[in-house]
Amino acid sequence: MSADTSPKNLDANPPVDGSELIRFDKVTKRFGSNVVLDELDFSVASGKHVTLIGPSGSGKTTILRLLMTLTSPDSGSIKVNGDYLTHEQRNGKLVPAGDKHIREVRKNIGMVFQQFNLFPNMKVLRNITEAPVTVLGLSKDEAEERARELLDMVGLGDRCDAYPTQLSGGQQQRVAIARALAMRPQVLLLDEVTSALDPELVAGVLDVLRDIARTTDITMLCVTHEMNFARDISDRVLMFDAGRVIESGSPDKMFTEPEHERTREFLSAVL
Ligand SMILES: Nc1ncnc2c1ncn2[C@@H]1O[C@H](COP(=O)(O)OP(=O)(O)OP(=O)(O)O)[C@@H](O)[C@H]1O
Repeated sequence: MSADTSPKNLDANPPVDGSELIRFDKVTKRFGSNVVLDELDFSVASGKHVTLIGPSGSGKTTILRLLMTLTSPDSGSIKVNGDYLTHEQRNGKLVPAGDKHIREVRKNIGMVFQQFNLFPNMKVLRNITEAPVTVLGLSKDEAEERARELLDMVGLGDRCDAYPTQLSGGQQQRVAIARALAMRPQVLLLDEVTSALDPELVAGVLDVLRDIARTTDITMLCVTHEMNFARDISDRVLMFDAGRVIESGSPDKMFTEPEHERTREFLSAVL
């Protein structure tokens, strides 16, 4: 990763308290001349459920991809659970993070994508146990026990031996949720997880996520066009426009009395 932030500026925006799990400090991301994130600052406290809303192309998915290190910032810094994702300490100095450091920090993060991304040649159970065995070093038995519990939780306890293509899109997405949770991440990133589903399959997936939000202490950062879902699960909603957070607040405030004109325009178009 090659973030060119000057290390001396990295602590210009110190944590407010020890419970912060994600912190973006002046993160800028460009694609050519397109400035997608413009010195973006925001943070997510541990255990909270935060939803990102905003017009198409405003950079919501880019934020999740930065956290997964699928892309890197041009400048600024990202911290996860107090550790820089973008930088590491070497010989007393902050330098751009190497692969080993990135892998360690990323163990805290699970992501569910729009397109499920299951391994097509592996049965459902193996899809879920693969990373806990190879990355976390769990024994096969431990990983399978945990995978079966998670499959029960997402309502697919009887489909361990199916291949992904034998499942509906909604079922595949529920396996993908179980797979992300199997790594015991502290934060779950959800990127428009129902966008690729037939309408009749959306409710089942959202119900599973509502249960997870209600019954676990996992932190969630969610991009969704499902505003009712956002209203149900979110502690805080962030409205993005032109690469920055232009307004944030509780779902009640954001959906019933937004202050910013752009938020009002956006919500009147989608609600
Ligand atoms: N790999 C890339 N190369 C070039 N441009 C990109 C790339 N990825 C994203 N972009 C551009 O960055 C901008 C933000 O994209 P992003 O997917 O983050 O937006 P979004 O808010 O998630 O949009 P949507 O709600 O439509 O999914 C868009 O203009 C997009 O075209």
